[in-house]
Amino acid sequence: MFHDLSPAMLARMTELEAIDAADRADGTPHNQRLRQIPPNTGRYLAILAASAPAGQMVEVGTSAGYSALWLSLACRQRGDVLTSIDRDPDKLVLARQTLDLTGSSDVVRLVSGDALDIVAAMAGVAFAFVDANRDVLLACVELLADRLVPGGLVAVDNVISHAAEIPGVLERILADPRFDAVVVPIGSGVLTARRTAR
Ligand SMILES: C[S@@+](CC[C@H](N)C(=O)[O-])C[C@H]1O[C@@H](n2cnc3c(N)ncnc32)[C@H](O)[C@@H]1O
Repeated sequence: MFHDLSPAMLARMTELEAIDAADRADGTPHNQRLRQIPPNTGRYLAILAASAPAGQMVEVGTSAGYSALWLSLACRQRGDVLTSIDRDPDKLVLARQTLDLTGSSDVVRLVSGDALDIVAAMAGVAFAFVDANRDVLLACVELLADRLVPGGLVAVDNVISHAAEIPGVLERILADPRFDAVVVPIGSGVLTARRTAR
C-alpha cells in the first residue's frame, strides 16, 4: 500500500498537511480547521482497514479527505469502496477536490449528512474510523457495535489528546463485552476495538 502512493497523492497529502499546520498556528476557528490525523495514524489505520474482515468500510468525519486518502489505499487493495461521512458542505468540497486530484473517486464515496443518521442505516460494517465531534463519539460507537460483522474493527481518534472531553466513554467501551479494545498511543491516541462474537 505505502509503496503505491502516487505522486498526486503525495502532493495532495503534503498540501493538506501544510494547510492543517498553518490552521493550527494562525488562529483559524476550530470548526474551519481541517483537524487531520497525523501521517503515522494514517498508516496505522490503513493497515487496520486492510486487515479487517469482509464488509463495508466507513469513515465518520471526512474533513478535506486526508484520512480518507490513507484508507483508500486499503480499499483499493481490497476492492472495496470507503463511505466517508461529513455534515460540513465546505469540507466536502475540499474532499471532492482531494479525490479528483488524486484519482481516488472510485474508491471513496462522500456522503453528506449527520453521522448518526447515516450509520444507523448501515449494516455489515467491517471497518469504521470515527473522527467526528466528541459529542457523537459514544453514540456512534454504540450504533456501530450492532452493525459490525464479527471481527469487525472500529478505530476512534483523539482518545488520549481529548480524554477530558469524553469522561467515562473510554472506560465504557473498554468494559463492553461486544468489543476487545485497547488504546493505542499513536498520534492523538486511537481506541482500537474488535467486535467479539457476542
Ligand atoms: C477531526 S475532523 C476529521 C478529520 C479527518 N478524519 C482527517 O483526518 O482528515 C472532524 C470532521 O467531522 C465532521 N463532523 C463532526 N460531527 C459530525 C457529525 N455528527 N456528523 C457528520 N460529520 C461530523 C466535521 O465537520 C469535521 O469535518
